[in-house]
Amino acid sequence: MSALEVRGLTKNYGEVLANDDVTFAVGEGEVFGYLGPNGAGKTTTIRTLMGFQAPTSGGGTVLGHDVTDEADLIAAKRRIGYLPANPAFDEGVTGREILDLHASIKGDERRAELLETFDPPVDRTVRDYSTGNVQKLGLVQAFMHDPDLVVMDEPTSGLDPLMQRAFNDFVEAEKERGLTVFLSSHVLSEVRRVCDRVGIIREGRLVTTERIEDLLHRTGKFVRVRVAGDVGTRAFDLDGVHDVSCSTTDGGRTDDPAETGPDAGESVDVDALDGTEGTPSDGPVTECTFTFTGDVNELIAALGERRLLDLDVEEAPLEEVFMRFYGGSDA
Ligand SMILES: Nc1ncnc2c1ncn2[C@@H]1O[C@H](COP(=O)(O)OP(=O)(O)OP(=O)(O)O)[C@@H](O)[C@H]1O
Repeated sequence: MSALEVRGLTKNYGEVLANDDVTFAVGEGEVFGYLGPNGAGKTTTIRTLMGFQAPTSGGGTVLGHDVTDEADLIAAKRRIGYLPANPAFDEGVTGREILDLHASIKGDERRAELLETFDPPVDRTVRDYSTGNVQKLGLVQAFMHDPDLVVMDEPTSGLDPLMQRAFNDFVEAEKERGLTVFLSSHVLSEVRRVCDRVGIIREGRLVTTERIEDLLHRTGKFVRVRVAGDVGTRAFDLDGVHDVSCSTTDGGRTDDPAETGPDAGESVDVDALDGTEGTPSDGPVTECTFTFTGDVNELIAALGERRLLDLDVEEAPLEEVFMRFYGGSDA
């Protein structure tokens, strides 16, 4: 049985078709990222799954319970954790009181451990909370009754980078424990570490669902290289090179950065260098960036022909894949 299922979900707000025949399923123990830009329809799906709004047609299940059947859903919710987008708590009470109330309804087996991880200032009134602290309180609340399924709408929104890392570590550990997690994001790089699979939604329609490693494989590597000499634009004329951008500096002069195809220019003139390992005397230096989806051995061979001053090779930002889905790049 899937932990969560969406079947032909359509939500028409009148002017806007926010979900258009959306269908996907999340398996037990899976961490699934629901990705899309602002206004794509993520919150609409999530709110429907949590029973806060009725679909125009279609529907779904959470932990096997029909999301359009209020009574059925109440039973399921005891075993579900939920973090809404921009959680809003009663401003006049303390974080501790909010958690106490939640505990009285659903339980709080894991409260102490979660407070240690996320550390919201529970003795302050919520009115005095920063946005990030509200989010941290929301995370404690979502997990503290030790649910089987957690649904989160942009969970890292408002968290600083350290807390985002703590969140990722936490979700990875939860995955090990077998928890099922469904989370939305519009920042793909945030979900790459924790998600097994992602579904990408655009203008209400599900574009694709795929394993994150397949997505990463297609995305390739992001390469930034500094090369001695004015290498022109043919330096990286290889299959699998996309979006090449090079600029050359020469004694303080910077040529206009060129967005180029791999088909013009000249090779590096290593004789123009002074022989110092990897460092030109005062000759030109070219910096190129590109995305590489080809054979990494060919890339290394091409790099080996140059005198490199610096090299970064990293996982290409998933934003680039995202751009491809959204027509932002033909790469
Ligand atoms: N109650 C509503 N009435 C009318 N239109 C709505 C309503 N809620 C959402 N919409 C519209 O439906 C579309 C999808 O909104 P939704 O909030 O589901 O997107 P989202 O992907 O969650 O966006 P974000 O990342 O900005 O939170 C948007 O065009 C939005 O303006």
